[in-house]
Amino acid sequence: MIETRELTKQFAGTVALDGVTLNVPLGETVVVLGPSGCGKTTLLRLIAGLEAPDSGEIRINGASVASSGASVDPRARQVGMIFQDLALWPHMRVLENVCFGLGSGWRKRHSVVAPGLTALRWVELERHKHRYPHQLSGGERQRLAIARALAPGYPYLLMDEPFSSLDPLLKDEMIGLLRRLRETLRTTIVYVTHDLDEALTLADRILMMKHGRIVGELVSATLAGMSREGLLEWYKGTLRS
Ligand SMILES: Nc1ncnc2c1ncn2[C@@H]1O[C@H](COP(=O)(O)OP(=O)(O)OP(=O)(O)O)[C@@H](O)[C@H]1O
Repeated sequence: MIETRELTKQFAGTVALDGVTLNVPLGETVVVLGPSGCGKTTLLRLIAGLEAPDSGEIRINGASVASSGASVDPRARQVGMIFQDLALWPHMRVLENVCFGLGSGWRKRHSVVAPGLTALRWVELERHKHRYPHQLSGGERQRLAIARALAPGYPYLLMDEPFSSLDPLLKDEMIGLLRRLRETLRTTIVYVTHDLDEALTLADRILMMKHGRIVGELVSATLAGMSREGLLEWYKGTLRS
């Protein structure tokens, strides 16, 4: 479970988070919506350990990973991340990209290469394992980023508009892949997007952020059967209130 309690974060006087309390139970996919600048990316970066909160606490699997003055290293948080720019290593081949975070001396160690190959198989990229990222299509690079995030077998995945630059067909394919992997691996996901269709397709629960706060929530019972138009109306109404 991911829990945050009253998280706050400012950047040079700009309030990015203003008391965010959030619980994401194991296996749940929470989609975070909200206008540009409302703090969505900051929330993910704090959970991942890429930024420290000014105040508040983050607990992962029941253990405190960030609180006043104390912070657990990102690699120890058991959290995979996929951001919009993917952040693949251009000088590393596909298999190296996937294995890099799994341990040192990866070339020799079966214990590192095996999970890397498994992750590439999940996203159907094993046959391209010796290519460099620039030798892959856009969709293949997205799949590589997913494989890299999943390879360590972490139970948590943070995704920040991961498919926003893809054409509709590829996006559809990627969302289908993510849903299948989520079923197989029981991954807990926090997913940031501006795309309402994506939100409806993926979310067990939707949260709405505004000015650094969570201001609205749609639970699964309400989401079941909700149309895009219905979600848009809720989005507009929540923003106005
Ligand atoms: N490193 C930083 N330095 C200064 N200000 C920052 C920094 N990171 C974020 N901010 C500010 O904090 C606020 C929240 O930014 P954040 O990126 O979390 O928003 P967002 O909801 O993810 O936006 P978008 O939907 O456009 O990606 C914004 O006002 C942004 O300008």
